[in-house]
Amino acid sequence: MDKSMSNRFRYHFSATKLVFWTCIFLGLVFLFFLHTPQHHSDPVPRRRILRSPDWESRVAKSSQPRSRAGGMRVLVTGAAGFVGTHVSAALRRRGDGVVGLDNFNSYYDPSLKQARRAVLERAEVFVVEGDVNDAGLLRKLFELGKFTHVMHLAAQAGVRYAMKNPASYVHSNIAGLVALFEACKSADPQPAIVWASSSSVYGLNTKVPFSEKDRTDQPSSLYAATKKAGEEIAHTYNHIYGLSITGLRFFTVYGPWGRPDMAYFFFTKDMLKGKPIHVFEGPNHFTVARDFTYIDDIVKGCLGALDTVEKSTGSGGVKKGKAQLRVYNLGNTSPVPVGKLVNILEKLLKVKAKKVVMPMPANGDVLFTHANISQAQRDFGYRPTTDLQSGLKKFVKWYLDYYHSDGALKSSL
Ligand SMILES: O=C(O)[C@H]1O[C@H](OP(=O)(O)OP(=O)(O)OC[C@H]2O[C@@H](n3ccc(=O)[nH]c3=O)[C@H](O)[C@@H]2O)[C@H](O)[C@@H](O)[C@H]1O
Repeated sequence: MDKSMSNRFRYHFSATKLVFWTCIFLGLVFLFFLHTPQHHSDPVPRRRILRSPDWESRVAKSSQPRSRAGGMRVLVTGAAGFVGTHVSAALRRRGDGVVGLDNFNSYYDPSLKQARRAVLERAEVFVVEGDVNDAGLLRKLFELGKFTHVMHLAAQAGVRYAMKNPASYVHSNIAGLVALFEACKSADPQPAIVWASSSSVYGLNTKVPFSEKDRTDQPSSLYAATKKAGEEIAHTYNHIYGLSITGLRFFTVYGPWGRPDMAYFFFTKDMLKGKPIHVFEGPNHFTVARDFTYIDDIVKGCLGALDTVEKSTGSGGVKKGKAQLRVYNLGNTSPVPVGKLVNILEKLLKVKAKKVVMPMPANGDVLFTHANISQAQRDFGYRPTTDLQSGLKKFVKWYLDYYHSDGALKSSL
């Protein structure tokens, strides 16, 4: 064999070898991906998000307070949610700059969230579609909005659903909270944060009424545990970065534009359809009760908390001094048995409920809640004024208008 032939042979042989090993390698990569478990249980199914080309200028505009003198610039997360919509509109009404953020997930009917968004559009609040876990988006929002305050209401709510989709609670209430605090600590200026904790943190506590000083280390649902974890995480970010953080423990908030997963809402729906409703009772026929709190009272509490925050002390991600850390109950101080809630609905809807009384399933529910609100009263004059009868009357009026006619309430709060 002459030299050139032997070279050609060697070249041909190594090229074959290269092709062979490349095929083996690609085959292994293919097999690896084939056998890697897919995360079918994505806690928040991803949707393609299309933002309008002018979204950045709309953020800048919406974040401007109406009067130049002293208005806040507030980012409201969960703005298309029940409490988020009411709080955003109230802030805008009084002249603050407000930008909303919401991922419009399908935990409950997204069309209700879109309808709330339409109400906010008319109130000149721009709501950006996006997730609090999107660090890049948060960074951009802080750059554009220069927020002085954050009202963090985005969360996975609902006590019982935590048994069906536990990962969604970790995604929103823990990872989402951390992502938000991370963005806030790096923002310049660092905003002050008010966020939604929950009455459920009292868990199996039996000392009533529930005071902020009572133990909160016995959560009875994963939902409660993630809210309690949030309170501890708040402590950490306050301690390390000087973020001013206020947690609000909401007590079973209800009212117009409410959440369809809550009992007062689906009882109304089922009663009107003539369907049975299940009313839980505790062991030995113990009456289950809730400190139902009307949305307008909660909004006043949220604004009171925002108005009394102190500034965060850090900058550039570095703490410059001790910062404010607070937690408050926002309840009604007047628990009502669930059976009484049904009686009120019967009168307002003029239908007899097909009530099925049954033992409370082991689903994370607690037997009763009752708020001591003296701290919120002392620090920002929180004083709820709506009893369950009056609040449900307003809810039923809205419900009938929204679902059973094309009335004007579809477009207003
Ligand atoms: O304060 C909170 O932190 C929480 O409040 C709310 O939770 P809850 O107080 O449990 O409200 P909700 O589900 O309306 O049940 C009301 C009552 O009806 C009873 N209930 C419920 C369902 C049913 O079929 N039958 C029944 O009797 C049930 O046993 C209960 O006694 C929020 O959903 C939650 O996100 C969180 O914010």
